[in-house]
Amino acid sequence: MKSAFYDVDLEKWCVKVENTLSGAQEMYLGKFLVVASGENSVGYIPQVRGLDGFNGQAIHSSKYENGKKYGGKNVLVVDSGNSGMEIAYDLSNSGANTSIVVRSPVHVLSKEIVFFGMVLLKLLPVTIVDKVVVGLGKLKYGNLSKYGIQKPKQGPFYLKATKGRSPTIDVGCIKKIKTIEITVLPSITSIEGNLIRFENGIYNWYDAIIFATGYKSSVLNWLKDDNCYLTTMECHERGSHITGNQKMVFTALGSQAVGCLHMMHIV
Ligand SMILES: NC(=O)C1=CN([C@@H]2O[C@H](COP(=O)(O)OP(=O)(O)OC[C@H]3O[C@@H](n4cnc5c(N)ncnc54)[C@H](OP(=O)(O)O)[C@@H]3O)[C@@H](O)[C@H]2O)C=CC1
Ligand SMILES: O=C(O)C(=O)Cc1c[nH]c2ccccc12
Repeated sequence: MKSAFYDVDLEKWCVKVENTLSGAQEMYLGKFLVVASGENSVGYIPQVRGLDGFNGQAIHSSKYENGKKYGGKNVLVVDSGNSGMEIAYDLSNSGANTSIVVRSPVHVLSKEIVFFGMVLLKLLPVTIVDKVVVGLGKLKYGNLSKYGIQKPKQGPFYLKATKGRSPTIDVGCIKKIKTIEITVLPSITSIEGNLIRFENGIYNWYDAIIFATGYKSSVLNWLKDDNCYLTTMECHERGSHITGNQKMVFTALGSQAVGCLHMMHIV
């Protein structure tokens, strides 16, 4: 499938495809379009001032294989989601001199605490479960703010349910942060050659940057939305959603309209 768009005059969806056997371009028209291909995403690397001129290796976390080639190197991991914390831990175990950017508040929990929280969720409301798991997290890890890791105001399960944001499930990175084997840094302000500057004024020399900065939906790469049916929609909660013009119904399994679009049709 190459692209899909809604033709307002025909009142039909037009789907352009390429026949992979013959190579011919074909067009299909239909009143309804159901997307059942799952949602594909592409690795997201933010635009950082000077990144183009970085003299080392800069890759997205999805391209990271293991820490072997980073032994003895200065490596910066951006940021503190699950990919970032796991990769930082792996790099440090491989002998890399590892730093991690932590830009926003993040809940840090163990997999046992998350499991316990999931069991509790069957019995108790999310507000109570969040209080219990945050308390258990504090017992296990202590106050991490002195290490540069702040806690979000809202609870971990509330954030997971409403924003799709996962708590970071610690695999050993926190212990290394506490023993200063891994250095925590705030956001990058600029890159000059191999020198990276941070918001707190600190600057260091790095051989490599691993951007564990998440993924962006690739839906809009093929879904042509010239009429902005999608992009003008407000983010909505899980479930069906009818747009203002009553022409399009979204059944989004995720919590963000465009980012987590799974199925839609014209009514
Ligand atoms: N073991 C497991 O269960 C694992 C699960 N996963 C899951 O896979 C999914 C994807 O995870 P992941 O790849 O970590 O991506 P995430 O989207 O979860 O995390 C991306 C991180 O990058 C930060 N970020 C985004 N943009 C920037 C920027 N411009 N500058 C600095 N930081 C930025 C985000 O912070 P901010 O909040 O500030 O935007 C966030 O901390 C998640 O659901 C995760 O939980 C991943 C790995 C292992
Ligand atoms: O896949 C993810 O996003 C995870 O980090 C694991 C996960 C799935 N569902 C959850 C609910 C609460 C905390 C973590 C997870």
